[in-house]
Amino acid sequence: MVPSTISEMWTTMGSTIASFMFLWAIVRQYCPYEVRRYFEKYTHRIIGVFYPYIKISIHEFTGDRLKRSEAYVAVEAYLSANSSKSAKRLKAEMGKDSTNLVLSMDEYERVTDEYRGAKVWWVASKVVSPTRPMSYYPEQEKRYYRLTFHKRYREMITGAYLEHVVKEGKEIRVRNRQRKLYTNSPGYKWPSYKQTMWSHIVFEHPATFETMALDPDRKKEIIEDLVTFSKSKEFYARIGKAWKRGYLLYGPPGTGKSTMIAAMANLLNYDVYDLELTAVKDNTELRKLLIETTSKSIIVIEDIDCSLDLTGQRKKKAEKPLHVDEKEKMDKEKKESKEEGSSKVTLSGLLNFIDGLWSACGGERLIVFTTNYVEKLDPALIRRGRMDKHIELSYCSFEGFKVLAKNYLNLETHPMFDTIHGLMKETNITPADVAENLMPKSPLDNAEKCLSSLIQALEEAKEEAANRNAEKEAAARKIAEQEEATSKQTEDPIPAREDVGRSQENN
Ligand SMILES: Nc1ncnc2c1ncn2[C@@H]1O[C@H](COP(=O)(O)OP(=O)(O)OP(=O)(O)O)[C@@H](O)[C@H]1O
Ligand SMILES: [Mg+2]
Repeated sequence: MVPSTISEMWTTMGSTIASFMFLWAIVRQYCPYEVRRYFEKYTHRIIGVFYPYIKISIHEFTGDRLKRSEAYVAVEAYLSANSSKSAKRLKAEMGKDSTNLVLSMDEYERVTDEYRGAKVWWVASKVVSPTRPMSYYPEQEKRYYRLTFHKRYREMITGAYLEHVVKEGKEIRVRNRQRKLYTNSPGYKWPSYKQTMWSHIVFEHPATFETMALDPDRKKEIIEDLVTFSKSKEFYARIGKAWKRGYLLYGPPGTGKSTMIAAMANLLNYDVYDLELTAVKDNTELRKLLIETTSKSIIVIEDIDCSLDLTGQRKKKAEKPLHVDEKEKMDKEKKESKEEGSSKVTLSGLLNFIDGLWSACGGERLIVFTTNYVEKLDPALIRRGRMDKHIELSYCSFEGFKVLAKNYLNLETHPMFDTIHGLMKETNITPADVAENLMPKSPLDNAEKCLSSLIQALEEAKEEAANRNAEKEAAARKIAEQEEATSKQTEDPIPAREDVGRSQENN
């Protein structure tokens, strides 16, 4: 029967759909699984003949579940930039520098995009898998984007369009990137789908190489090294080396090691992963943490000498024969540390973290260690190739002081600089101490007051150093005298027999 009017046509279509839905409901309710699968399969095929659209899903987590899919992240960025004009339901997040809100399409929202005359539709969606009975983990959400387009554009969309989306998405991400400071949170629940092993805040440290008190030549050398690294993707690929570089920053407290890490991150626009090694349970957890880091990042382990017993001394200690009570004491300590849930990360685990096979995933990463006592570290940990560049940060030089005077007081020169120059030659002061003295403490403090305060600090430091030296010399003299006395005694313990006889004769 051919429908004669439009209303009749609608009625026929409506009743066909209703019958189909009714049939589907019966199949779902009463038919066994095999029949249902059969029904679904053929329904899809029949629909496929008449339905001219193709769908592509891009899931947030792919098979390995360890990392967010790069394609998903790129599409997310592309759509957030392109959908905000056409989507009706949007979600807002704080953008770069916390100054503006970035809009992106909300879940289940559909937006249209056009590419070389072809229309495509994007939908943001998610499936929630129900929790299994007695399951420890909460229900899992699997988010995905679905792209729909007419099959006549198949080649263009699957090729050029998707390439364009991923490329533009990546560029947008770099442009809008709000850099983050991550830290590993102890007590996470692995392997939950949603929880990551790192928690983060926005990275907003203002330090730059310009504001750092360092000799200009060294500064230039470090900057060039970093910039060359960041542009050497092809070079590293060509020489067959993972695209990463290790930096060891060492020097006394307050000489700018942490400040330099912030300056590095700001120079290269990288994220910072501040790894608290003592909170890492074991080597496996350390590897998982590594996998979760993104490229364009700096992985930092501060005060590596204090982090764990990585100095290689434990082995030596164990090699010595132990007394029974010493052994008991060690066993007790071991037991206690286990109870406290302390870290079981080993030196070899850390070496693997730095340059094992897993360390190559991701690429474009710096690994930075800081320490106050470089001599305490195991040489294997800091050998070239692992820690490629060793940077000593030491006491403030006059050049360094001039940078700080410019930063803090906006002074390039001043008559008092000569006195400061003279004192700096005679004594050591850390950049942190210089910075503290140059900092105005009240609105009335002017440059002269701050410079006088620095001169006073330098004079005090000089006096303290002189006292310390005098004490050291006195102690050394005392030890020398004692040694001389004991060596005399050992040389001449009992008077010789002839001497005794001679003295008796004299008597
Ligand atoms: N080279 C420097 N240039 C500019 N400021 C510096 C420099 N060194 C230290 N400072 C100032 O001193 C403060 C402390 O420096 P920082 O935390 O970087 O020292 P550190 O070497 O990491 O010390 P620690 O070994 O105790 O961790 C910083 O906030 C910074 O203001
Ligand atoms: Mg520090």
